[in-house]
Amino acid sequence: MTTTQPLLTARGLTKRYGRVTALDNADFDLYPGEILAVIGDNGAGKSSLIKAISGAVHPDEGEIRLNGEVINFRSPMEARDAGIETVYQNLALSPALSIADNMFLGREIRKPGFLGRWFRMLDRPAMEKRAREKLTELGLMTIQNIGQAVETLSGGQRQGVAVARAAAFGSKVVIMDEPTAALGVKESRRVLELILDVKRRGLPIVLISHNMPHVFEVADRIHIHRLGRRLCVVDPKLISMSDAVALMTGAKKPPEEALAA
Ligand SMILES: Nc1ncnc2c1ncn2[C@@H]1O[C@H](COP(=O)(O)OP(=O)(O)OP(=O)(O)O)[C@@H](O)[C@H]1O
Repeated sequence: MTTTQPLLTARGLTKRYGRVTALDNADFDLYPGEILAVIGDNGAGKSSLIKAISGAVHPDEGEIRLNGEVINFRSPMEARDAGIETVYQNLALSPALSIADNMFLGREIRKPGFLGRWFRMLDRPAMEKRAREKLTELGLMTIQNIGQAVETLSGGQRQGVAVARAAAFGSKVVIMDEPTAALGVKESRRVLELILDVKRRGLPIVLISHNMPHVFEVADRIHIHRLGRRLCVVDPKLISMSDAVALMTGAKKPPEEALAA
């Protein structure tokens, strides 16, 4: 995997909020087809890193490249246009709209010119069908009524809709910020299965999570973020969960033998 070129890279990302330095010269590499977990203590800068990559915040310094080309997203929509789909911790769903509308909402925003054409091509039943297929894949079709408003769903079900949307539309990279945090055991399992399924379809995934068993179950490599920057990248097959946590918190120094390229 590491013999190929990374698909998405960041070098020297810095982001300051007043006196807080959320990102401090952070690096990042995502390789084709991998699941890269990003772990770190609260406030380590994981969300800031992902927001910089997905166009939600503008880094003060640093460079991001997709397929070797420097990118400068001015908004999450531009990142989505480039094929980077993100499921944010605080979900970007519209509560009053239906499940199917939410699944396609991002597309409307994404390409206004193109959208008209798209909506003429894809009639409502087709959109509902696709939304239904995605949710069935996630095992979420026990509930709905695809026309049901999202505000009537449980937190876990809403998360499922957001994950299904990202998986359905991400064409280059899918980023998930704590996708299982609000979910019960069964729903978490479905989301993990979906993550593996997205990987099987060849898409790389960035998974931010505090859930170590989930991280160790699905990740190919683990990016450990500490104090605003990448401390190291480790191979989950070569390190224990407790050692990964010790690295995160600064209790241990990165061991040479567990480092992933
Ligand atoms: N919009 C903002 N305004 C001010 N400070 C911010 C903002 N966003 C993040 N920060 C600060 O930047 C630092 C990094 O935050 P960030 O959310 O990136 O960390 P995190 O690793 O994702 O944390 P957590 O695991 O708790 O979600 C924190 O000290 C946070 O308070």
